[in-house]
Amino acid sequence: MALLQQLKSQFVCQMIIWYVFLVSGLIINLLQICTLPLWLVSKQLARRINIRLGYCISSQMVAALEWWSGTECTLYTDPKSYPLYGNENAIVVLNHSHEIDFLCGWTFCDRFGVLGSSKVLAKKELSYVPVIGWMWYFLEIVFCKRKWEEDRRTVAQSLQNLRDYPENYWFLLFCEGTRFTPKKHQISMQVAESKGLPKLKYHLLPRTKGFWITVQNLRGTVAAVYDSTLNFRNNEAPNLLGVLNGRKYHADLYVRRIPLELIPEDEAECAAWLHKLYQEKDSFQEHYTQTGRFPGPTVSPPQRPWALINWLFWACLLLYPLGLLLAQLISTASITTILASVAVCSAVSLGVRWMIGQTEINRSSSYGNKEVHLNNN
Ligand SMILES: CC/C=C\C/C=C\C/C=C\C/C=C\C/C=C\C/C=C\CCC(=O)SCCNC(=O)CCNC(=O)[C@H](O)C(C)(C)COP(=O)(O)OP(=O)(O)OC[C@H]1O[C@@H](n2cnc3c(N)ncnc32)[C@H](O)[C@@H]1OP(=O)(O)O
Ligand SMILES: CCCCCCCC/C=C\CCCCCCCC(=O)OC[C@@H](O)COP(=O)(O)O
Repeated sequence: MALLQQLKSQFVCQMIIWYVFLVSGLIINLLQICTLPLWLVSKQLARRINIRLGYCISSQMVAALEWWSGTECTLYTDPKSYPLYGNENAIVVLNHSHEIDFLCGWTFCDRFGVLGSSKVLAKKELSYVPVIGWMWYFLEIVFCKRKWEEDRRTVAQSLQNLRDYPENYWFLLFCEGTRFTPKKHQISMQVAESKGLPKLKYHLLPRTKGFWITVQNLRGTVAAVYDSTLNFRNNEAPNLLGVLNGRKYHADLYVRRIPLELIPEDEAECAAWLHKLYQEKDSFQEHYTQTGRFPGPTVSPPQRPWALINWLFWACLLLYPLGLLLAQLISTASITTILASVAVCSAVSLGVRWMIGQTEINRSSSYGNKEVHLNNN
């Protein structure tokens, strides 16, 4: 077991995972571009094809979490709501304090059959990330600049486009708007105080505009809000490098299904509702800290084999040509080819490092980090 663990962290294993991910990802991005003319002829067919192409990319990361690192995911939820998961459109509200929270979200999406079609309100910067960001254009992910004056029109328009989406999806909202850091927490609690809102211990003060505009624009097509609170056992702070090194984590996700009709239509009332929701989420986190579990019964939604099958397919397809290329390079090794290979590998490693950096909290943006001028009225 220890030997296997050591093998997983070897450079060559990491290289293979990255090679398969990047090359298959770029091929899939290219195939997505090829679907562009189809959007003019049959938009719904183009969407269905892109859902499957997108699955081929995102499921590789799910495979890394589930099959490579062996991370376990436990769901705490009401058994009456369970059969509805994956069978209706929903808005998911999730806390944002872990580097792989999005990946655990994807794992649950996969288990409920909505991975290819799931959406998120994502910061614009992520659209430039090769493979994943480029894939997202074709999946109609909603991007925001986190500047309300600009976002209010573009976000509403992108949400309207989702109203006739042909397959069930979950729309993920990190209402905190940025990842939790002690400094951002301190500043957001100053804002809470100035607004007369109770302080939160485990969350940043939620930004309410994105939630309101999402509920307003998806009302009638989305059945519920899934209030989701994620935590990891043993106070672990998991990260992507840990996953790729084969480290096992245990995620606990507490989900409450709230019918959309219960959410107020008026903007101020909707904002107040969201603030109250975050106060409840804070109490669930307190419960978790005290007891090591969330309230209510647990269930482990079954793992599906498709993410692994997809990865094995791409690995078989791409490792053979890599072997041929390496053999050719070694046999015809000239100083120029060696230097060119070193240059290409260095550039790719820098790119990979930058991609991993996107998931790291210590490289988080400065959004929510600046002291704000507060009106105490
Ligand atoms: C059964 C299983 C269930 C669930 C499974 C779980 C999950 C799976 C689901 C789906 C998975 C799908 C995909 C996942 C894949 C990848 C995801 C990857 C990452 C993407 C994540 C991101 O990019 S997060 C960042 C972008 N998103 C957001 O920001 C969303 C939240 N933000 C908003 O809603 C904002 O309002 C906004 C972006 C729309 C606009 O922002 P802006 O800053 O311009 O305006 P604000 O209104 O927010 O700010 C002004 C008001 O805020 C007050 N203020 C000022 N400073 C602060 C502060 N520090 N904290 C809080 N509030 C502050 C200020 O006073 C203003 O107040 P007003 O009273 O005027 O409103
Ligand atoms: C087979 C597996 C191969 C694994 C290789 C995976 C490589 C993936 C590399 C990059 C993934 C890009 C998607 C990252 C999504 C990050 C989500 C995220 O957490 O964004 C932060 C955003 O909310 C808030 O940003 P700030 O805190 O304000 O800054």
